[in-house]
Amino acid sequence: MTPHHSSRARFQAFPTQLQKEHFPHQQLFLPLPYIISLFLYSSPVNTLSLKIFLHLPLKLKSNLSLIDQSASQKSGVIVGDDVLNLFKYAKEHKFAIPAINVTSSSTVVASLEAARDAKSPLILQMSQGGAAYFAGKGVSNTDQFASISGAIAGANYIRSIAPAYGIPVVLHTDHCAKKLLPWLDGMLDADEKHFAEHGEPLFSSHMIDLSEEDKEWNISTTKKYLQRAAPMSQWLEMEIGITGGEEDGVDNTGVDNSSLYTQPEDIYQVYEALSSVSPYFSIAAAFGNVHGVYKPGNVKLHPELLGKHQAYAKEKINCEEDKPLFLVFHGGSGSSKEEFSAGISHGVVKVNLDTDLQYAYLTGIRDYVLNKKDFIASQVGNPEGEDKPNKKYFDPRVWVREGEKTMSARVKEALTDFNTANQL
Ligand SMILES: O=C(CO)COP(=O)(O)O
Ligand SMILES: O=C[C@H](O)COP(=O)(O)O
Ligand SMILES: [Zn+2]
Ligand SMILES: [Zn+2]
Repeated sequence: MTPHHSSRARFQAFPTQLQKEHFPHQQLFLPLPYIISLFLYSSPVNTLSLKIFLHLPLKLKSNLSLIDQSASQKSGVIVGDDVLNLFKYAKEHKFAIPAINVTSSSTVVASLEAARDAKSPLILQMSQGGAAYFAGKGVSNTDQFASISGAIAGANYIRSIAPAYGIPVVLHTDHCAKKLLPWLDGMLDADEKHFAEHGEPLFSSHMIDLSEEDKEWNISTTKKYLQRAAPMSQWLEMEIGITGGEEDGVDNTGVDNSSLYTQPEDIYQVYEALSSVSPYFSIAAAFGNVHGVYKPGNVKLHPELLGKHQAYAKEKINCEEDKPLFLVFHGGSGSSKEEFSAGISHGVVKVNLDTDLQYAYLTGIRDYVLNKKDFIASQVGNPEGEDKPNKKYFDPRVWVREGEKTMSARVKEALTDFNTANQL
């Protein structure tokens, strides 16, 4: 057995072991959370139908089989307990999974290639704007039509191609502020339809980001969405405290500095509200995070605050576990390896990376265009002869591929920095 195979075997074993250790009640009384959640469905956001209720026996069967899945079934999009167990495994083994913002099949395959080569799990996510881009910029986004259709198209594409790369992939959507909730509603409709047909949601997880709203409303509304996701064992990431910079087209560069650092009491309030519904959630707590890359010194990250949040939550919950929270690091671009490592040591299991990868994708194409400018100025004629055809230089499979290579190399760097490489 090669070292790779033995570590792979360890990874495959963890779901069953962790399931027994941490969620024995789910093995013995699996229907209980579903039945409880059904009683909790009094919220206006819930549109869960009797169809899902009737579908429960199938879901329970598929849930059990997920826990016992073999090596080959672990490749491709994972859902439910596999996601939970992957994050638990990451927390215990001190690594975080990069969440890459994808906008096209090209950026999807560039990311998958890196994760396959680095023997790593991966998270692929679409923002509301990225999802609309997947649909095509020419499609109207009235009532989130393009963002919903594009997210569904992207999800189906990722679901189809991810198994070819032989790694587990978490299929996620990014942010989603209050005004974009119809986008999330549309995707949840698609999840419930997929669940009714296949026993699992279309997406592994979503994010909801009501961090700019009143705290009580943020938490209570997020809880309602988790109540809708829970019967599908679907993960929900939420944000409390604000990520600076720009997201979903909203400029947060001028927000009050104190909102960039979440307080431990607020995080515990989130934990208390959400853990009463489901264990499938994570918190993007702000510790100075900013989207985008700016001049040095602009961002002051304090990942050590996350350690304080974990300690506060542990004391309040009175649990054995030192790090009861699953934390998410937004605005990964431009951060140092030390900042990542500090966050990961305090229970960060997911790091969002976008801007650095946008730039990395560009550099391959930019350099190609600059180096080959005399071969792409016209269809025919280059320095080797005025009649020479240039088709092999301007074929998008050649120059777009150059962007994929540089993006892939940057994803690999992140996999090393987050200690994700060789975890499979
Ligand atoms: O947080 C992010 C996406 O939600 C990505 O942030 P960066 O663009 O700063 O990497
Ligand atoms: O929110 C941050 C991500 O980088 C997504 O950005 P976007 O809204 O420009 O797609
Ligand atoms: Zn936000
Ligand atoms: Zn973000």
